Amino acid sequence: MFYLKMETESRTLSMSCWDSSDRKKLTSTASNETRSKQSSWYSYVSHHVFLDEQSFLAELIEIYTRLLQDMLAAAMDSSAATIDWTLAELIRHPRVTKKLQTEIESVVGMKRMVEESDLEKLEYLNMVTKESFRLHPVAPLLVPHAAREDCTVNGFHIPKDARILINAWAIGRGRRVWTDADKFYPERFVGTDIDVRGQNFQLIPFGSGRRGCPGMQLALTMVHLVVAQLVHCFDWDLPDEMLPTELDMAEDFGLVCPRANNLLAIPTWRLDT
Ligand code: HEM
Repeated sequence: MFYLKMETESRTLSMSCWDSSDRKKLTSTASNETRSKQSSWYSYVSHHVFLDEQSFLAELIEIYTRLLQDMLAAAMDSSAATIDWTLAELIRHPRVTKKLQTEIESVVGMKRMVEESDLEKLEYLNMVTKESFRLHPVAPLLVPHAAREDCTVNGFHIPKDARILINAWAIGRGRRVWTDADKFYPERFVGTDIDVRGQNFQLIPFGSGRRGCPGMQLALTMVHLVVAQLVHCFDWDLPDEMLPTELDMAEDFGLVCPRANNLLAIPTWRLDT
């Protein structure tokens, strides 16, 4: 077993490999003068025999690139698709948009844009995004998991190594759990403490438990802030006199579930400044 240590200082990035038993440094990609301000440890089980330092370093760089690619892919497409779906639902439901604009105006006014510090005061915004996550979880089957040992859940036997897909999309629309399940109705959350953070299994757009989404807090902040700013700064109209009810809501169903077709809408500035 090796450990990878990644260190950053301003724009210098270094990776080093340490032996797991005595944490002895085996090799490093950056010069010794790099003093680390931040560092993190990643365990890495290696089955490779590294013949020379160069091939070892090539392997390290590939792993690091894959880690960064995974983080970027997991972060950007999911948040963008959620914002896209939320805006589409708001355009389809002018009553909800008006109510949300009124809430934001009462907290922020019309002379400045919404800031991160305003978000905790925007309760209806929170309900709107929950409702959007319920109907449009961008990872409809979460990420495939596997059972490490035989177990029984709710009377169902799950054998060791079984591949498990959790259908968050179907759970969010389950008729036994949700009244008028297909309707976009944020008020359903009034007086409930149902949240998207993995504690309430009827709403799990970020998964739950140890392998739940580690970027959830960042994602929630981004989604709330961007949706609030889009709705506060602009009124949104559909092109060609299309009615809100005619807006196409087809899904591109796959491992992620974005809109099948681009959302086309016309913004009109509405702030005083
Ligand atoms: C609206 C935005 C997002 C949604 C809906 C979302 C949803 C999810 C879901 C459902 C999973 C799988 C959880 C499971 O299978 O139990 C996941 C995993 C993951 N997410 Fe997110 N995510 C979002 C944003 C982000 C952001 C902003 C980041 C990083 C900054 C991120 C990083 C990750 C990573 C690294 C994993 C894999 C975790 C693991 O395998 O242990 N996600 N996400």
